[in-house]
Amino acid sequence: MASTEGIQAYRNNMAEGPATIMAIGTANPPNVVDASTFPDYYWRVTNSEHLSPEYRVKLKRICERSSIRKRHLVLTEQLLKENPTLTTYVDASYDERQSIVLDAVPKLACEAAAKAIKEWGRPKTDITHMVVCTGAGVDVPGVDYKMMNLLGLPPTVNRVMLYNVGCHASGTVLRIAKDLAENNKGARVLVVSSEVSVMFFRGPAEGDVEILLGQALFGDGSAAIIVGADPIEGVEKPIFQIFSASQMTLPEGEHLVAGHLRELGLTFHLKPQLPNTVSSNIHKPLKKAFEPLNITDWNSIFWIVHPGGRAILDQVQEKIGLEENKLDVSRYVLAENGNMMSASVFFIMDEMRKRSAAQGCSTTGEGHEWGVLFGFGPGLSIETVVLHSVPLSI
Ligand SMILES: CC(=O)CC(=O)SCCNC(=O)CCNC(=O)[C@H](O)C(C)(C)COP(=O)(O)OP(=O)(O)OC[C@H]1O[C@@H](n2cnc3c(N)ncnc32)[C@H](O)[C@@H]1OP(=O)(O)O
Repeated sequence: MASTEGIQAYRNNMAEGPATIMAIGTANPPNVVDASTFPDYYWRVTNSEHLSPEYRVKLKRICERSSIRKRHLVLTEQLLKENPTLTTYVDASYDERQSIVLDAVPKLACEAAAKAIKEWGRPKTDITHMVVCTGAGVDVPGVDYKMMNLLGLPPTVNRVMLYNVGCHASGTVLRIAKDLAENNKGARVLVVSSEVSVMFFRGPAEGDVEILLGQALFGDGSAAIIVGADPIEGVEKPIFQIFSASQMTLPEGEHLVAGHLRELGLTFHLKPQLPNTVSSNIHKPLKKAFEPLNITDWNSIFWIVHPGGRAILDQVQEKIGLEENKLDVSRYVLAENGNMMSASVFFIMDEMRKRSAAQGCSTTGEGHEWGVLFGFGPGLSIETVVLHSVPLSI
């Protein structure tokens, strides 16, 4: 018969403190595409010289207005030459895309994870859980399984794999990681987002502007973080604590952003009303998330906002009444990488803590105590994560 003490210990499995981010690692593919030369490059590799100059100029305008300087892409010109069906508008190309991403997504994910594990400072065998998300390459066993083997994680690691959630998956994986860390004493969760745009690179077709947006805005990147509660003093260094994490769905925005997986790859749909709908609706989750803290001055907190596009950041800044520099780090990550879907906010988090230290700020959150992380994606889904910064020794 099981002992009463044993049952009690099993029930008292909760950690004492909040889920804490203890390390961050990021990785991009080495191939870089410059926004200023992308229109010419894209027209050349997709053999689109027969299309109208006006249509090409539109892509140029989108690139210029995007405020993106460069992006890292798995798809090199050589890979596109080897897989010509990826460069047309409608050719069946799912198999070719799969064969590229099944290799690229776990590889990039492992590069980011190895950096996070190194910073964490504990043996990788101490990882108890994994939560992995990607929008590319549905397969079983999945990226989580491949990563477990590539990284040499113990076979006892508890894995969660999320495919095709959307750009807001960053908030989703943080929500899951928080619950795992706080409800399983001693848990150490490797959280990974690995995003590549291979599934939706396609050639243009006169009149289709959404496809131009998809080609101009998205970039590839992976990010990994380690989450756990009650950091071991002198070994594990807290970066941010996860105070709360919640999701809100805006059914009226369902038609504004979507992706459909077909034989030709992932077709992307982005409606012009998206920046306005996102920015007009974040007050509600923002107020709700900060009610327990009695915070209503949105300039008194730090901001990590999914950089879906320049217009989204502009309109969030304007509608919330944020000061000029509030979204600087989100804008910087957009400029240097494009929209890396769910990985973007982790890059912003990493950049923010590094800048905060370099600039002599008193906390990892630009000197502020509290901050918000917003993930946006299809649904329309809004993930709101309240972060607590950590003091930096000055
Ligand atoms: C929900 C999420 O956030 C999840 C995601 O990450 S999904 C990706 C979300 N991102 C977006 O939807 C992009 C948001 N849009 C932007 O950032 C900006 O509109 C942009 C960078 C694309 C262009 O900048 P801008 O200041 O609006 O420039 P603007 O000159 O008005 O637009 C350029 C052209 O693109 C067109 N355009 C912009 N958005 C469009 C859209 N969604 N559909 C069709 N056309 C569009 C404009 O009509 C304009 O066409 P003309 O040149 O013929 O006038």
